[in-house]
Amino acid sequence: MLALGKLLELTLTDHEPAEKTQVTTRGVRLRWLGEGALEVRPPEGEDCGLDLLLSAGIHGNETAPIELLERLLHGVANGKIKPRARVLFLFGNPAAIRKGERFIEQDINRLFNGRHELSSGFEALRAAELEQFARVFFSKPERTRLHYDLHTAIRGSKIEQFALYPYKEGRQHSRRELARLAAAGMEAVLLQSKSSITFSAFTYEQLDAEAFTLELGKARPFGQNEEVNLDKLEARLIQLIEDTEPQIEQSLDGLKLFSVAREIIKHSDSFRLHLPADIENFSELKKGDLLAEDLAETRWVVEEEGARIIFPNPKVKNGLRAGILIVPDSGQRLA
Ligand SMILES: O=C(O)CCC(=O)N[C@@H](CCC(=O)O)C(=O)O
Ligand SMILES: [Zn+2]
Repeated sequence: MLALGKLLELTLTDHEPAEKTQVTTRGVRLRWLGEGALEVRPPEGEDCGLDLLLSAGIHGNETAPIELLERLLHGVANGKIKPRARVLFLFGNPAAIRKGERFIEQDINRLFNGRHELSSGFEALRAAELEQFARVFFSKPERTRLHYDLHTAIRGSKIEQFALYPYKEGRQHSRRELARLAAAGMEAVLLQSKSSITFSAFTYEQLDAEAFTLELGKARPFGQNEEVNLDKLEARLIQLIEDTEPQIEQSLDGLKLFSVAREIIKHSDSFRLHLPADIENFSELKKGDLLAEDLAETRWVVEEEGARIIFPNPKVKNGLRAGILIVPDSGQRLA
């Protein structure tokens, strides 16, 4: 296999390849752009017009998606996958991946859309670099831009695989993209209702890509991901890369839609979350329940019918999201 196909190995060992560009026997060009970043270009004349950004390891301990990208890259490098799309593979936080930790100093996925400029340290620099990789990749006009940022969650979930769809004022969420996600095995989609500071929010809001964070199961170390079944997603990604995707059904049957009711922001060290430590994502909450408390008698009480919680985490830094309160969505505002 071509050396550049081993991007994960290069990243884990912190090696810069001697040869930055390699071409497969089928004429597919692999170009190493920097640490954890590799561009794949189809042979001249076979390009289908799709620019597909696949990122994983934005959180270093979320290994199942990293292993998935590695399998795809190996397939491209050994000729089993025949790309007709341009693809950018990104491993988000190499230092954290090497340590098997979510982050080293700060969560990269809170440093996009301008936030890295207000911060310092290598994760802020890396967020700026990831933005630049994405900006250059998505700079070609009149092409279809699609970004999947692949994650796994800290805790178990009543709904194992789901997507978060970023928000931009004046832009509608696409029913067609949701149908594609359903075909890729996603059981639910959370429609965001305000701008955000995550990687997928950056590519959606600033680079005009269709972009999603995909949550694919529970985070576990490398080699221990048997319980995370990515078969459907992997098959769909290969179809996208090879331009062999079947006609997308418009029906969203079976796909659960949610929207954000409120984000719970931790303001101080006095923040207390009144949920069991082992509560699963998508657990239902009762109206009237006290969810959290913070300084100055701030109280978060459940007021919404059908409310559920995702990503509850009282350990985040002050000023960051400590959970999202979600409610069912009818899908009426989809384009
Ligand atoms: O399990 C958790 O609490 C967090 C899992 C995770 O990393 N989720 C992403 C979601 C990004 C988004 O809102 O689009 C994150 O928190 O960065
Ligand atoms: Zn993550």
